[in-house]
Amino acid sequence: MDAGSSHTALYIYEWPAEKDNNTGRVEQTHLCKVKGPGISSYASAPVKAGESLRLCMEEAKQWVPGKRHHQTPLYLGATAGMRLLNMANSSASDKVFQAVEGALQKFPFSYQGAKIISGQDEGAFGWITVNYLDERLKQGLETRGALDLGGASTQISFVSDNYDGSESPSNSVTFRLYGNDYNLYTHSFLCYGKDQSLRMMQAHQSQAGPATVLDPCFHPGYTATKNYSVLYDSPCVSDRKPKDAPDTFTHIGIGDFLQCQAAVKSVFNFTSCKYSRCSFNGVLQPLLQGPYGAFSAYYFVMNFLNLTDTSVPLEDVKEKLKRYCATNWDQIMQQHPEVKLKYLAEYCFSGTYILTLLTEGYNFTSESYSDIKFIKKIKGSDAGWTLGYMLNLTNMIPAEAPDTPLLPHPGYVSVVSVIAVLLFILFIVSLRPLWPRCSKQPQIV
Ligand SMILES: O=c1[nH]cnc2c1ncn2[C@@H]1O[C@H](COP(=O)(O)OP(=O)(O)O)[C@@H](O)[C@H]1O
Repeated sequence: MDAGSSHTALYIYEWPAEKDNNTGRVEQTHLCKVKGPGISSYASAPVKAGESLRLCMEEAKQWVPGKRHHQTPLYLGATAGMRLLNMANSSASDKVFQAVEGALQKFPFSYQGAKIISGQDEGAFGWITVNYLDERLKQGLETRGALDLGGASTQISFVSDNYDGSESPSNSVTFRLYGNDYNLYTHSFLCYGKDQSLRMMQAHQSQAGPATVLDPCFHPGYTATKNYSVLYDSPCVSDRKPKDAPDTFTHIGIGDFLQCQAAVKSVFNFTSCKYSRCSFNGVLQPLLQGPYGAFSAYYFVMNFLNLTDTSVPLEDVKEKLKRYCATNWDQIMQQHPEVKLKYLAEYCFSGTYILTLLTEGYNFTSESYSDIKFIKKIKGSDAGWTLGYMLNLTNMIPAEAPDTPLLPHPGYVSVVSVIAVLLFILFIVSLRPLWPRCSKQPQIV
């Protein structure tokens, strides 16, 4: 179960894995999203959060055959949303865990405990998931980097010939999987998920505490009254709360992509780097290498904006986004009556943030942008850290390559058949002296 900042989701993987005989892969059989704002809302709305969690677990009971309930392990992994709650108010986060554990233990599964996973693990497990589902690990092929964008944090993980872990060892994770050694570079940027980065940008725009904030990342015609205390209620921005601000401010959209890009850039710090090269905030990043899969909010946002095709030149992508941001808010609402208003209002910001993070933050260029593939699922399973986490906890990926027969089974069958035919011919030939003589002699002309 993934308990991030904005969503809590229950993933069910087949266990004990009756794996596909051909691929040996573990499949995700079901995903249940807990309705509402995720388990961190246990702190503010325990009854509502408890009820939606219970409904999701009831669904899990239906999916897992009854005779397997007791042997099915259940893990709860929490990510950046809970990391932030823990930083802001550790007793609130302890209470959330107690309440969730109490609720989960009422179910017949084998509950294995709850944990806030580290940003490094979140990045590494996302990378394992992508490469496991692609079967790149088993076959020892070139791996694919993983780009994950959540609500509260974002992760970048890849293998690079330029990185052996000696420079900034805290970014290194090593694995031995299927007989191959991997030295993975990974970094998780807390506060750089799309919700927290929006707060950081708005905090930058409103640091003087004005009553009106003109925002280039929201559509022209958009207007809303917002609360300063809500905006600054996160460790990502709390130290910047303006002293003499009124309670509320009027948030007004002006829909200007170029200004929005400049405002988004203000959340990154490019001033110092003590390593050979950095992404931002003084964090080492080796040279980008190989193909990348970008998932979670990368996909939600780029898919909505119809911008998942990375063979389209980056300049054209920006031009499209520029036009989208400049579109009037009334028109946007009319065109998308089915989309949640909060998401709809933020797509201009989110798209601009994604392009800025990729190009200015991680240094993707017009050429290497096409190495990125925006993905939601791989072969039916969600791209994300949960599958990698489960595979790790249940020791499902062997360190060594399994002992493979010299020939796969069908190969044996054909070799055995050929030998049998040869033996049979040899046997017939050895009986030659006993063959009846031919009555008709060949005629020599
Ligand atoms: O359909 C969508 N459109 C736009 N954003 C979405 C959609 N579904 C989820 N999100 C947002 O994407 C981000 C990542 O979602 P995820 O479910 O991975 O949350 P988490 O990493 O915060 O737990 C969150 O900010 C969430 O609000």
